[in-house]
Amino acid sequence: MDAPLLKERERATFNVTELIHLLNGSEEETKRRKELESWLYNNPVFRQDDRYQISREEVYERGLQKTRELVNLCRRKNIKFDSLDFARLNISTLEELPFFLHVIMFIPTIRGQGTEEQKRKWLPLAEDLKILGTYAQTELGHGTFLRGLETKATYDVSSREFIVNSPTITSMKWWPGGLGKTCNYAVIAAQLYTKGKCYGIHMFIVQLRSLEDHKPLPGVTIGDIGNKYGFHTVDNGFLRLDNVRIPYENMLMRYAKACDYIPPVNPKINYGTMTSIRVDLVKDASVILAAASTIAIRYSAVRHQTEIRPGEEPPVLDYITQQFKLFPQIATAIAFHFAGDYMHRIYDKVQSEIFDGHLSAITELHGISAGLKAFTTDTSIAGVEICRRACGGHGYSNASGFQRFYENWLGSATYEGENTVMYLQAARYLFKCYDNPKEAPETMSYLRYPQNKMEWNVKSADDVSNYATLITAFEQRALSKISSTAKKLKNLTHYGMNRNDAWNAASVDILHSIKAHCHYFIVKNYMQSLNHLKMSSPLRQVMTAVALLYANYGIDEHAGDFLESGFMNGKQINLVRAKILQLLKEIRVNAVAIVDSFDFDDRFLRSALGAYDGNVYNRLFKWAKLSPLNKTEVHSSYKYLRRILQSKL
Ligand SMILES: CCCCCCCCCCCCCC(=O)SCCNC(=O)CCNC(=O)[C@H](O)C(C)(C)COP(=O)(O)OP(=O)(O)OC[C@H]1O[C@@H](n2cnc3c(N)ncnc32)[C@H](O)[C@@H]1OP(=O)(O)O
Ligand SMILES: Cc1cc2nc3c(=O)[nH]c(=O)nc-3n(C[C@H](O)[C@H](O)[C@H](O)COP(=O)(O)OP(=O)(O)OC[C@H]3O[C@@H](n4cnc5c(N)ncnc54)[C@H](O)[C@@H]3O)c2cc1C
Repeated sequence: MDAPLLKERERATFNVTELIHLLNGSEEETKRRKELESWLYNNPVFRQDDRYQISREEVYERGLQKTRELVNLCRRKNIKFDSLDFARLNISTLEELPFFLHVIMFIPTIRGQGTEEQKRKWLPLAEDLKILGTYAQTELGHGTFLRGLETKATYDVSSREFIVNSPTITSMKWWPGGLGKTCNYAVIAAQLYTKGKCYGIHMFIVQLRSLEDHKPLPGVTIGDIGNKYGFHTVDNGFLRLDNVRIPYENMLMRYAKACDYIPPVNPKINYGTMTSIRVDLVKDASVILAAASTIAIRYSAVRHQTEIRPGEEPPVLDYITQQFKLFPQIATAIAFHFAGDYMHRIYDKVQSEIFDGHLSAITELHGISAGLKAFTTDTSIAGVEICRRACGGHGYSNASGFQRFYENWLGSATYEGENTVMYLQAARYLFKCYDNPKEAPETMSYLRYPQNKMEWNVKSADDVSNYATLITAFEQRALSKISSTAKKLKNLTHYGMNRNDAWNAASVDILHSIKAHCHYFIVKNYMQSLNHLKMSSPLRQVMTAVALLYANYGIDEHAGDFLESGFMNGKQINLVRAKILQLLKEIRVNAVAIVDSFDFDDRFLRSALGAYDGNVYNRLFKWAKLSPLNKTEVHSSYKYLRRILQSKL
């Protein structure tokens, strides 16, 4: 163990194990998680140290080998795909496996939208991996605008079949994970046509490849869409269907019937699978940012550079600017941890209502999950990059471990709903509740009260250590944005603009409003979660400092909003800034211990900079020696170099 990290750990003022259990939910949960991880990481197939020295094909092949090992493990330990245990295992693999769409979208879509009979037929095949499916919705020409999807499923009454067809090049399915080479089935989103009429998007189970030799079936053109920023193990694919016939029973009909069409009670019920992933992505944002913070904080405690006082080369973690970069990332990761818990609670509640046939809550769930998905993924993507840059040159090396997190996580601003679109969807719900405050759910209850102008009665730095005053600050900021935007929308329509054009004209203000609302929700949920949790006073002191940093940093970051709302003045903003510096100092002694509480296995981080023992330089050198260029002392391409060296200019 490198001395600096040892010293850091000895200085901690709280019990790391207590925080590990608090973040995991309990000591039993911690134990179970570590047991699952050990099964995974002790398997050599999950080796990753040559991850960046092999080709895309080898990476994909490795992905299938890992899938095989993971599936065998689940079978040996009787771990079901819809279990919490599997979700933990999936996170530990960073869901980089070619078959993860099968588990997170194909199976859940059948489970959520199939009739009892369809579930009896398809779920055993899918859960036993007799078939491997993906979720094929996005097309070359449309990903966001689902009502614009062009794939057609035309009901042929005479044969009781659907004819599924990609009528144009833009109707080709494009992006679905595992579609290119792995899956032999897909749930296809297609416009249902029956008796000459279009009834909108419905989901259809379509076989794509033979179960004998995996060759594409007649009428199926299929393949990989090529290299991307990340998810190199995943064969995101393209698919063109040329009048492929499927049985009537292959349309998922829990909520709608095709022949003598019966529509779903709420047409958006077909969008349910996407909502479930958006809910997961909120907690995933916390995991990714916590991992990046762990790497950056540990490295910053080991990396000594330049001088504060002559003759003393301190760890870069002693620089206030380094603390100002990194400690808010720790705080954000914890804030999103609690937001993820909240989202899962709400999701489970709405799911049980839906299974009882009450579909009204799906709009609220959509409104909240769309906003938090966008807010937490946007913020965590930026946070990972801040952590990487805080590690200087070695942060830029693949040995740092950042690239794997960053390259996979970048996509979260796009997949499962492009973030701007998600913000606007959430805003649509927010402004509806603003116009009808009585219908506002708990997360928007502040809309119910008259918007009386308030002043922030903050006179000293101590006042910005009070959860209630901070929550009020974020509430007033959101209210100020929402009410001024609502007024703008009203004026635009008052002077003759139709509602849609007015919405587009005001969409930048609308974006600011929904982001302010999400920020308020995250702060409030974070502080209320801490108030409800039992913990020792040393730990509560640390967690309070981190939560106060999250809120005060948020005010400083958006000072203009808080001033514009008239709720705060310049003097108070300076109090907030003074508080931030005081909190950085307070957190400094525990920074390494807090990231230790995220409890990442080195084999998950795969980082020469963030390993638990802090043995950075030997790990970097060992990793560099793996470079394929170092297989020989003189590289075979020397012949070109020699000509260059011998040529005359
Ligand atoms: C650590 C791990 C790291 C790795 C991470 C691994 C994970 C990786 C995963 C990668 C895998 C990636 C996999 C993938 O990427 S799968 C593909 C993901 N694709 C999308 O998300 C498409 C996004 N687009 C849409 O959802 C729709 O087109 C929208 C919503 C934009 C408009 O739609 P539309 O034009 O039809 O509607 P509208 O605007 O006329 O009217 C809106 C009305 O509809 C209601 N509404 C809308 N939506 C929902 C809903 N869902 N539940 C309930 N209600 C909903 C809404 O409240 C409103 O109600 P009201 O106001 O009228 O009352
Ligand atoms: C890694 C990855 C994995 C994926 N996996 C799958 C999968 O398994 N299955 C699947 O079906 N799909 C998948 N997708 C596709 C993904 O869901 C879509 O790319 C996503 O929904 C965005 O749609 P789009 O590409 O059409 O973007 P667009 O909507 O074309 O976005 C382009 C720009 O237009 C803007 N824009 C669009 N509409 C509006 C609007 N109404 N108001 C304001 N601005 C707007 C957006 O903000 C954005 O800036 C995946 C994508 C990625 C990157």
